[in-house]
Amino acid sequence: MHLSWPGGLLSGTAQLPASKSEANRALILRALAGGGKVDNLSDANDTQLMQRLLMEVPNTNVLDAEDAGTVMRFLTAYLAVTGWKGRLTGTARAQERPIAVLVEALRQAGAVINYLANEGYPPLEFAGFAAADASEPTELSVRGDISSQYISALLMVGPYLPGGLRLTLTGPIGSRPYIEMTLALMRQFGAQVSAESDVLTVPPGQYRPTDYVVESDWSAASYWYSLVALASAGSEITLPGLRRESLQGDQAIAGIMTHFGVKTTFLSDGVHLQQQPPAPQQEIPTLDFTDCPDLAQTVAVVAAALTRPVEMTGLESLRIKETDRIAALQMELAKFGGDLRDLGEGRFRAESNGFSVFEQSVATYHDHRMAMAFAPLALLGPVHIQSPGVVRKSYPQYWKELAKIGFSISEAA
Ligand SMILES: O=C(O)C1=C[C@@H](OP(=O)(O)O)[C@@H](O)[C@H](O)C1
Ligand SMILES: C=C(OP(=O)(O)O)C(=O)O
Repeated sequence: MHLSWPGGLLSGTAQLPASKSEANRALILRALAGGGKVDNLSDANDTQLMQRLLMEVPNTNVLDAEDAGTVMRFLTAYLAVTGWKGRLTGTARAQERPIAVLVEALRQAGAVINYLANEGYPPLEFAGFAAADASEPTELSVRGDISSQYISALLMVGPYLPGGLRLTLTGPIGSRPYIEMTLALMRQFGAQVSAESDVLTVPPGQYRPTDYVVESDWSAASYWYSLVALASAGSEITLPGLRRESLQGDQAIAGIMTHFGVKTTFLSDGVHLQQQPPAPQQEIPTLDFTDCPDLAQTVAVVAAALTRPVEMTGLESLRIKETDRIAALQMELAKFGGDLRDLGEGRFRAESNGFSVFEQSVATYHDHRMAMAFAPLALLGPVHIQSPGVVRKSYPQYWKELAKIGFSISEAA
């Protein structure tokens, strides 16, 4: 896909998809509750897929979670405790994304789950659930440094485990706001979860059918922040559907983007972004992405493009997402004169020495966020985005929204 910008101020309103993280939790909780209405579901594949697979569960013994991490992990816990029998698989990449921590915990709780290919990775075979003594809570302990999705998955099925769940989180915890989001939704669906430092207790019980309205997606909003950061002074964008009181940790983008001159104003429904050229950079800030890993690509690209370097920490989980995002960023930034330099000990510096955009072709590695994070560079010069269809995972309307705001988009190679 060829993308270019005719010049001038960026201005207008852009529609965001709804959050797939909120939606996929609400869909699991609704399935367990046996009722309730989830409103504002997006047309993104991760959400549509979760909805479809949950409907198929009673009538099939083969499910394909494709490349959706939340679907693979949340469904694994759901299928285990509901005693489903069958196989859960995913794309080639999904079969490289680890799931052992979750499977091991579910086995301890009584689930019979086997690995069908490589030990520790999907595809999985589910062969029933052997309920243990329900007089005591199921005690599990999981590490929190690989994926928070394991923890969210276990918490959501907690009320349905024999005696409920007492879950101890060990070691450093990544993506913590996603765990908080899980707890908040569980409470809305009637669970009495308690948290005492890193021990989470979920009493046995049933969720109650609840109506839930999904907020727009802050991770998707981050690409509009990039666009405003890279646009000429005075540019502005309105994004309806975002709330100040958000459950999404990726709201952190509002603070991060002040480094790049984007001012956020909260409206009664949504946000207004304005470009205000920042003062010259005095020192290199360090930004920690432990809580918001999905923002890392957005920020690395903007920092390199504006030659306003940032040091980035908390990127460990990027290597096991839709692709190895560190390697992918390094390869693609290099095409423009940028880098994500490995400084050792978990520190990286997003930087450039003369960033230039002219007809480079960006590879996207089956990763929606590679496509969405690099596309805003079209404000600086024409670019090609390879396999633009990858955005269907979380933001299928992205290209249409860019066209609406004035980008020229053609399918030409
Ligand atoms: O729980 C969730 O909805 C998510 C958690 C995060 O994953 P990790 O916990 O694996 O970092 C995030 O990257 C993913 O896009 C969505
Ligand atoms: C990591 C992501 O997704 P998931 O883990 O749900 O596949 C993402 O959307 O950036």
